[in-house]
Amino acid sequence: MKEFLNFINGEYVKNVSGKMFDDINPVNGQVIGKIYEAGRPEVDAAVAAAKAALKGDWGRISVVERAKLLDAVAGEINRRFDDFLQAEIADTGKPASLASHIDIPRGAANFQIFIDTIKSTATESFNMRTPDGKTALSYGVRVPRGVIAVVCPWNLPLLLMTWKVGPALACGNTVVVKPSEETPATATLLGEVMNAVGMPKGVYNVVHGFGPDSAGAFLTSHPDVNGITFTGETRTGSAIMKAAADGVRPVSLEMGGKNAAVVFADCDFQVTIDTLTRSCFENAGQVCLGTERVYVERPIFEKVVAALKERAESMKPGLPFEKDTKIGPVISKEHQEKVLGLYKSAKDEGATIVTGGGVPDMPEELKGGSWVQPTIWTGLPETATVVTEEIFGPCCHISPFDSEEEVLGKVNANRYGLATAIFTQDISRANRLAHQIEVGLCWINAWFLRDLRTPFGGSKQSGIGREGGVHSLEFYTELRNVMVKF
Ligand SMILES: NC(=O)c1ccc[n+]([C@@H]2O[C@H](COP(=O)([O-])OP(=O)(O)OC[C@H]3O[C@@H](n4cnc5c(N)ncnc54)[C@H](O)[C@@H]3O)[C@@H](O)[C@H]2O)c1
Ligand SMILES: O=S(=O)(O)c1ccc(CO)cc1
Repeated sequence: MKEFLNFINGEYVKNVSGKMFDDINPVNGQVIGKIYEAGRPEVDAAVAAAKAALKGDWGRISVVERAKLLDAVAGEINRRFDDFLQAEIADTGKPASLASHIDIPRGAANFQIFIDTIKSTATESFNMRTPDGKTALSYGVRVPRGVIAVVCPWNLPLLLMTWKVGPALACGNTVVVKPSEETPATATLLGEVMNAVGMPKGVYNVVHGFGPDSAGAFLTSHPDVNGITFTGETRTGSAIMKAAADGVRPVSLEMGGKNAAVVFADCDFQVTIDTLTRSCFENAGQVCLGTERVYVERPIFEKVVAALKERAESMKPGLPFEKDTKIGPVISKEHQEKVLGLYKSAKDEGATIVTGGGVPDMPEELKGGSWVQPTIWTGLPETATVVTEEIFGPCCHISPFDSEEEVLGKVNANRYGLATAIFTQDISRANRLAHQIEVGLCWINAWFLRDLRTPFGGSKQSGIGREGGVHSLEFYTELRNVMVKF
């Protein structure tokens, strides 16, 4: 049985309380590890180590030396690719084909991309005449914020954690990471990588545990934390924002969504169906950018429903390393219950169940896993629970529309505003809509296509702030103005 320890000041440590909790494999429900929960003493030690590291070697090295270390981190993740893959898959049950193409390579890339950003981003400068006829030059310098708390979810554990740790370290900060209690493995393993490349002690720290009354709350309310970056549910983000208000710490929040896709009759049908199959069902629907509402122009409504039904039914659930596995379980029994509860509410509210709606029939040895069927509904009003609430499962509701104005109103009538995908050959119309849809990210004839130099984040209750490229520098540094008179 594996043991997951906290990683503090370059060392793996247990805890003073002796409290441990289980790491469960969602494929079969078996306990695969024990996690040492960090209490206040461990969180205090991690924050103190991170604070001290700012004053040590890490705080003194040049950007070029920092970049070399981050490049080495990326290299070491790639060298230990299989270890990261096994760790991520054991925690999440996701297909190896998916994790080896997205989660692990992006885990490494997140350390490299921000090296370029930090090296190539200039600060402004201005010249002016002073009243006594001399000259004054003002220029900006970016300084690290300090100790950054990084609070992470379970859906893309390594990818989403490094998406924040990469830029935070590139900017010269130190971090204390609180991975999801469901997925402790890759954040823990990254500690070994940091030591292997010679990262100074205390720069990267990990504390395990839950949210309220546990490591998450202790960390986000810690007075020596200088900024908090969070990905997860909107309700949690709201609690973290309250904690951050004490001490007036800045927050960057990436939160929930109820993303729509808009399909016009003139779309490239094959591209649309291929893309919707991914956006609705990939990672068992547990992608914050995933589509849960599909609006289809009436002339092709039936055709889209039939094609997507066929694709949903071809998504074979199974073991992560089996070649024909197309979908894994959802993360936990608790999440399975939530998703199945929402499947039931769709039925109770009068949905037509096009496909799915329950638990797939799995072989005996996998019956203890948290499996759910890819599911499609039609026929619900816009007020139905599964049309308004985030499910975070492999499912979507499909409804017809007759005009651009109508579909725009429906897409925007939601408290979330993370992402939308529009499918049409009419690029003018697509752009017109993209400018009016209230989201942080809008794809046209694509989904989850990312250029990491671009801003990522949500509108409305999906988030506060943007990360990616120079936008990450806005959060992870403070801009200081220096004025010199001569
Ligand atoms: N917008 C995005 O980029 C994005 C990306 C991925 C996931 N998500 C969202 O994440 C959710 C799924 O992830 P989840 O279930 O892990 O989210 P969650 O909010 O339950 O947990 C996220 C993290 O917050 C911690 N936490 C919980 N309560 C806390 C508290 N009071 N104080 C401090 N920390 C606390 C958890 O332990 C975990 O590490 C979905 O809503 C999804 O949309 C958003
Ligand atoms: O910007 S990305 O790092 O690519 C990214 C991908 C997915 C999500 C949501 O699950 C967040 C950020």
